[in-house]
Amino acid sequence: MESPCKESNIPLYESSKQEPSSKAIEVSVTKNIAQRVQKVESKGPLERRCSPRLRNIPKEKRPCYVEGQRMVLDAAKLDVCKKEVEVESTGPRERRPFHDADQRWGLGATKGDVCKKETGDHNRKRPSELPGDDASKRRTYMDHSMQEWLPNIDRKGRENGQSRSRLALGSLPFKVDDAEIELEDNAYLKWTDYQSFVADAIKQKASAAVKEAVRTFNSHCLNFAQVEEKRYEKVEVRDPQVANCTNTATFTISFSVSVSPSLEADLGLCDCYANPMKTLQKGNSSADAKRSSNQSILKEISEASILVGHKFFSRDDMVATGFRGHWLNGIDYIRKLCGKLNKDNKYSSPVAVAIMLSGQYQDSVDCSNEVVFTGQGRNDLNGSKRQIKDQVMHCSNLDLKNNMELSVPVRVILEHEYADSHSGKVYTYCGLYKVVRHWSVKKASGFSVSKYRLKRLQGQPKIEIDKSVQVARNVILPPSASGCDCKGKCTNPRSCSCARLNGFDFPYVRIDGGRLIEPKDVVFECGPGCSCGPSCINRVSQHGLKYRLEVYRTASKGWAVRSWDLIPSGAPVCEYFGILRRNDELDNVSENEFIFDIDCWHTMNGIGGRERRQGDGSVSACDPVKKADVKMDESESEFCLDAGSCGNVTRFINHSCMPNLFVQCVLSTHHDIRLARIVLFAADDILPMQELTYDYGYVLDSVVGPDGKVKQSPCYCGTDECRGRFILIIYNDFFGIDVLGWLRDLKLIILSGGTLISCYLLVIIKE
Ligand SMILES: C[S@@+](CC[C@H](N)C(=O)[O-])C[C@H]1O[C@@H](n2cnc3c(N)ncnc32)[C@H](O)[C@@H]1O
Repeated sequence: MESPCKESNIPLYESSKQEPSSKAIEVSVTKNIAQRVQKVESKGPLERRCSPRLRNIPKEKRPCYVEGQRMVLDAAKLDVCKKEVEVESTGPRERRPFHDADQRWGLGATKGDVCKKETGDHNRKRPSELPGDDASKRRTYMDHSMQEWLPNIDRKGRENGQSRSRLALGSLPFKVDDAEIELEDNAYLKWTDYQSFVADAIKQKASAAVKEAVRTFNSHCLNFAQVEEKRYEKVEVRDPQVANCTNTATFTISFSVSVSPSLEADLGLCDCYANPMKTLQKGNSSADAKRSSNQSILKEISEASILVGHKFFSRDDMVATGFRGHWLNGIDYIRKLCGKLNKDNKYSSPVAVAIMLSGQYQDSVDCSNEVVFTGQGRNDLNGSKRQIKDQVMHCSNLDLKNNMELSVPVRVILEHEYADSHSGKVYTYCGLYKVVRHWSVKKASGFSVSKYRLKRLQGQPKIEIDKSVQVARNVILPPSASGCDCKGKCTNPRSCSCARLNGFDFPYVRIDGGRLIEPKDVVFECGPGCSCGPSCINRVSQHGLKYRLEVYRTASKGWAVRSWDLIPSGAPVCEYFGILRRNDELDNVSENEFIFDIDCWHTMNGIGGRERRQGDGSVSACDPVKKADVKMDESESEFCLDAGSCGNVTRFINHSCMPNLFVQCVLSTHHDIRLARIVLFAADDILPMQELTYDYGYVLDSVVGPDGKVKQSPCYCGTDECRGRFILIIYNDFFGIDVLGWLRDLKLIILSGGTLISCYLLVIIKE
């Protein structure tokens, strides 16, 4: 039978009854796009993708990040430029080597450009041409280019025995055409070449603009994709043929499983639980043929027990090892070893040995202490897999009920989608569970199914499926939020209560396994309180690592992270894991670079210097977000994730002033924003092997070291937009400097005409 999932069968038009003419398709698509454009336009220009927490940092404290802000900065610079400065000169200008050629080009181009642009004075005289200028004493202007200004500072610095290692400066290219600029190692560069450097810098600026445009484009694309997906969903509802094709998204689950010797043998249970190979040897009718064909494989692993947490990469593997008796059934049973004893003291009623949670029936989706399982049978295995008759209490369903009556535990295996496995799935052995309750329920289809609640036996190794935020003892997690009551997966944003919280829309589109359309203050995902299943689009960030991430060593920043796969913009990359702690617990901790403040509440409410962000649908829909007993003027976040002693790959991701990831707060299990999950999403399409970075986004002057002084860390992100330091940038100090007072710490972030230099200069000027 031809698969209904062929792309050609997925109509791009509204009506599913008749094949529309190509004209009709065109009109419909055009109309939709036109509407969407209107919608996008009415929102105003799309901002560059960046974390809301960053966008909320006031402009003057977040310099050079977007164009508008640069203007603010430039205006402030102008003030400095206009000030007349007296500089004492003690001798003829010398050729001085630059410490770093790039750095110097940056100085010259930017400072010069800024001053010229702002003052409009392009014919300013050079110091050498100023009246009264001589070798020993002359006047100069702060609004001269940096080449003219900094050498004087340099000289002062040397006279005062200051280290100038970062501020070694070149000669002054006053005679523009024939001047040479001395580089390190006695190399010289012509002034004309210098100008070409400036031109390069301008090109770099242009490339940044292109990047910006691509980001905006991507954002628009995702908006369009959302429209198309909605149209597709509409068609799906009407057309059962197409209904089978919907769940094409593949999610990767990454497991961090703690495997330790199985406790099963100690549990005093039937042989079949202690060693699956024994199950195999004793035999179970339906699987015998399959097993005998796998004898050779089985021999090799003959005495091996399957440990809790073991992963199989196909159903066949489980049958081959005798761990399961049948590759298709959801329930495995056994007659010979266990079960009800009849009057001849022989086992008559079988019991279940293993069950598989596949998510097909909205079963539980993780190896938690309590799981819900749906019985098997009476569904359309050749087609939609939908229920076509009532399930009945016989065969395997009865066996599992027997387990409850006889207090015999059952193995639980969890099936997840996993792109890298040849079967596209991975099967994790969660351990032994006892059946505690059984009931029957009518499904939306009108047919009833058997349900079982199972509890995990104590004393078995813990299994963590990349949900490894550990909680400090003094932190109490809020109760689970009641979720939506959509069946299977959420499709209608009007009826789904979780979509409502996101501004009456789903924040994700389905393409590439789920991509976030745009950053939001907070994303409300479906969680354990929802009745939708794992394939729901509104659970995108809950599927663990999907891309192959590598931790590698860099020259200047220590460890860093990159991906081996292309990551499309808007895709979830990783979640920040660590120990969830109270912030005040860490007050006395001096050196821990791996703490992530959960400051979503502050971002949303403009607390602690952050500006309240406008125009985010999620904010207005945040009524259920509670922050009980917390004063609004509180400037510190209450909780943080401490990855100092325990964390995942995210702890190795470095800061960049022009990052390719952004931070997104996500709420799924509860609605307490103070304890939101921190998920990093791709801001751009990220090529394989590119370093992954996000903006640490510290509010300026907010990080104080153990010595009580404001912490300063030079940034080596090396991007065009580098702000010099990733912890803080004290622009106010710079602008407020009393230059004529001549005794100051002058802190400069040096900008080039496109290349921002990854360092900051501390210049001490003494009268
Ligand atoms: C969360 S850790 C990141 C992983 C770190 N590179 C490592 O080797 O463990 C943060 C620390 O990395 C370094 N770092 C991160 N981004 C940096 C940047 N742009 N420039 C310089 N150092 C950076 C700083 O030492 C910072 O305190």
